[in-house]
Amino acid sequence: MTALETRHLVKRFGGFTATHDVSLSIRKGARHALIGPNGAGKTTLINLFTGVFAPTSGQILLDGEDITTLPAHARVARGLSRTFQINQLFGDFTPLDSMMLAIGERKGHGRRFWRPLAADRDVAEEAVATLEQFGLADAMSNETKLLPYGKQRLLEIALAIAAKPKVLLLDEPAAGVPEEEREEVLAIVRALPEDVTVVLIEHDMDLVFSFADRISVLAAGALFAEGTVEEIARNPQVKAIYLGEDT
Ligand SMILES: Nc1ncnc2c1ncn2[C@@H]1O[C@H](COP(=O)(O)OP(=O)(O)OP(=O)(O)O)[C@@H](O)[C@H]1O
Repeated sequence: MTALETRHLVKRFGGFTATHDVSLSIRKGARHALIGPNGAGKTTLINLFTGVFAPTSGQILLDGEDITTLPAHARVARGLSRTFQINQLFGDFTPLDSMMLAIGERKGHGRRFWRPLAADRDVAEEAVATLEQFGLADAMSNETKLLPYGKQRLLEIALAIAAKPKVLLLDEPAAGVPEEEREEVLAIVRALPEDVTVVLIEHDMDLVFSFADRISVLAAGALFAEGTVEEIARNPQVKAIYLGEDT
């Protein structure tokens, strides 16, 4: 069963084709990595998945349903969440504030802004439990901007999980994380719930090879190769265009 699929997806910016006839199938529960050299079109593809960009042509299906023309928030409501390469957190909020907002949003409390969120015991309990699961219990009442960077990346992932996604798009979760915090981030990424399909966009080959069960390689906007970790690792053309270049 397919969780996320593209059919002949094309995205042009003026005369430049950033996504070139990409047909991709990501099965339910997969740990699927999307790799490729700089400028290969990974971020563009994520922006097409999430509704930031409308494709020039082609289709996107989530759980077998066509979401190609749905706005971004409707895709989140259908179960597609993402994290960002660059920190998008509210620095002045505490992790607990952010988590309660995220859970409240999922539960449809967002429209009742006049109601004190703290009054909602269910939301608070779930927020604390989720923060604990992501190793953030000790830090939950500090301002987010004061947290170590690795903890901030974990908070981003925790907030995306709070939306209870079917598919989680992880955009370089370990990017910029200092060496001493890296293992904690990787351990949490590896321990993400099994029923959530994870699509990992990553430059770090150690993380890709230790995490993914399937890899798609993009080059110049097109799908260049796809296979298991072993197949991709020994594919000479992939080595030539990508692995040899960056690692
Ligand atoms: N809004 C845009 N307008 C014009 N060109 C764009 C736009 N967004 C991306 N591109 C171009 O599309 C190509 C693919 O970019 P993209 O950011 O998707 O690559 P990437 O694989 O994510 O690269 P990186 O690994 O460096 O983040 C690049 O040549 C980029 O300049």
